[in-house]
Amino acid sequence: MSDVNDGERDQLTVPAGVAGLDGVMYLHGLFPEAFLAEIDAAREDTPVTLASSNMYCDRRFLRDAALASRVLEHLPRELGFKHVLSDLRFLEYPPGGHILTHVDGVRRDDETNVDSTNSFLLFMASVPPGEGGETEFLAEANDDAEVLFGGRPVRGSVLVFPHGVPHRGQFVSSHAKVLLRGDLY
Ligand SMILES: O=C(O)CCC(=O)C(=O)O
Ligand SMILES: [Fe+2]
Repeated sequence: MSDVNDGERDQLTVPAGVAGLDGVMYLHGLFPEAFLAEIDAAREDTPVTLASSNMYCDRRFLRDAALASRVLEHLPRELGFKHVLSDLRFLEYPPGGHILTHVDGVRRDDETNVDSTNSFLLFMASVPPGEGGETEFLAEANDDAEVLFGGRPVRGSVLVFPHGVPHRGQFVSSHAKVLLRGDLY
């Protein structure tokens, strides 16, 4: 990433050696455009559901074991993940959209009866620097806590993190933030 300045690189690289960021990864360039286009098509085929109360965002839920296992195939094998749960959802934040600080819940996979350990956010749209929409990881699960890392959405880049790391989605301005969210172990 030699063509980006330091401030922009800071939003693409998880700082090393920060205890609160153990296990948080922001991975780039793993998902080829042809696969992303297929995921876009799946999104368009999935109906929108109302958002929950802690967020301002449209959601589309799908259960797609084939798509889940293809997401897994694109993650580096050495990370050791074995399974992406088939329950997936698209999140689409309109201008002003956001999600408040929270930790993610563990989900039991109903095929394997194994609990998920990590969440992933695969960004389907890029948000330019300075336009909001970062996924921020915080030292504690409250909105006043220190922000340890803010990942700027880049199409095809994926955040993977342990469910228990507090995080939020910053307010989106005029650039829509669109992502595929799922759970894995
Ligand atoms: O949109 C984001 O940046 C975070 C989404 C999130 O935390 C979630 O769906 O659990
Ligand atoms: Fe979350």
